[in-house]
Amino acid sequence: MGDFSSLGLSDWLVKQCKQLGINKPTPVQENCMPAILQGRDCMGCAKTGSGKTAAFVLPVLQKLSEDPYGIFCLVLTPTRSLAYQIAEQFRVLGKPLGLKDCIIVGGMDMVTQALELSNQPHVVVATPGRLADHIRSSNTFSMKRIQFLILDEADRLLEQGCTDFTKDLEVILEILPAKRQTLLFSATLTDTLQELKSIAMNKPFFWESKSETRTVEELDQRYILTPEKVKDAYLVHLIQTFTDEHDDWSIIIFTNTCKSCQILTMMLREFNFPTISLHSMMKQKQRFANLAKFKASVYKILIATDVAARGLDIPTVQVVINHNTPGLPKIYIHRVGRTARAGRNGVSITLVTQYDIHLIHSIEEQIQTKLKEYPVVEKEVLKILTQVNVTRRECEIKLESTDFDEKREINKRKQLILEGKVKIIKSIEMFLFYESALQQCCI
Ligand SMILES: Nc1ncnc2c1ncn2[C@@H]1O[C@H](COP(=O)(O)OP(=O)(O)OP(=O)(O)O)[C@@H](O)[C@H]1O
Repeated sequence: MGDFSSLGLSDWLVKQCKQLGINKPTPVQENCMPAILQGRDCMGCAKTGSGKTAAFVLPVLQKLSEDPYGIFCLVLTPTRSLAYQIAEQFRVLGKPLGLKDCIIVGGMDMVTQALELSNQPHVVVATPGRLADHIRSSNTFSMKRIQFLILDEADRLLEQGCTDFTKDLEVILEILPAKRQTLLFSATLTDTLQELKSIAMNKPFFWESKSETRTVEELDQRYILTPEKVKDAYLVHLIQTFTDEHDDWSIIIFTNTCKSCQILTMMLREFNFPTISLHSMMKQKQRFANLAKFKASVYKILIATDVAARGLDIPTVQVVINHNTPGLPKIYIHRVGRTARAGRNGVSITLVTQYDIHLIHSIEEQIQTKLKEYPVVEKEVLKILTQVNVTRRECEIKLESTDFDEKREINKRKQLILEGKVKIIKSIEMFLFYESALQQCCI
């Protein structure tokens, strides 16, 4: 394996990498960076935690330092927290350049974002929905000269899941120059390869890590077979065991709905576990605050929906627990990839009910690895079963007495209104934008 200089990176960037403990390129970096530096489109498919972000951030910074202007690079990513994480990497590695970046995600003030965009930042990191909103409503910025378009978690951006980005992507692609470099990265590119190739038009350089398995060797992948009604008792038992055995541990627990996320958080708190949650019904500021507290180990347990399944890089996470078996192998790969990153060890434990066995089979087939049973002393679990189930029921009743379901309905209605009356809202926002810009001029 060569070093960063031999891949064509300038001394100042090699020095920046060293300061962050990035000394030797990972395979995805070693293979993709020279192609990107040569000006080629690139599609990189490598396992979770293998350094894909730096594989595109470093060449972009090098090219930007040769000819700095804004807006030079646009990065699209499916989740808001991921946008912040990527912008942070640009900021840290690009510090000597005085890099100006701008984050455009939903849930944050639209007027402030519009002002930032009009200030011509070098790099814009965005979620597609909010960026498309800005494009539809404003002509105060141009992306006609961008040199790089990057789709991180590219397969997610192109699939038609519960959040469908394809319409927003169309709006965005329309204002970008045809002559640009397009870079696509993910741990699971292969399912959407054809759609992706049509976005990266210039005979993209394609690199995929050659490995039989699709998850990293350092990850110990386990399962526990449990009846649905005993699931929570297993969860509490597992966490108690980890708490007893480790001092500096962090756990992410994935579950399938916002409500389940909320109930599990309340329940684990009743057992005095330092738990915090992350799901899409929370206000954006709350999501950031919770994530920051988890990263700083103020809370050791994060309960999340799949909004946290992709890309999040939190080195202290040693354990991932799947409270529900993911319906798709791809989701499993990203969820368990929140641990065992950058060569570290990690454990994943999936709670499997009698209804999920076929899902486990298709996961095993895709990742080419057999999950091993996680040993548990069943007697210990049964001892706490009644207490756990009663606590859960109490939490459910408590949640029902709040406006949680009502908020969910309001959120749904808000979404419908936004979709139907988007033009009116945009006009109001533009008015506010001009007013605020005028005020800034006067001060
Ligand atoms: N060459 C390197 N040497 C050591 N650590 C590195 C190197 N490159 C990146 N890292 C670190 O590895 C960690 C994981 O990198 P990154 O988040 O880019 O992974 P990823 O491949 O994008 O994963 P995912 O598919 O989950 O998004 C980060 O903390 C990053 O700083």
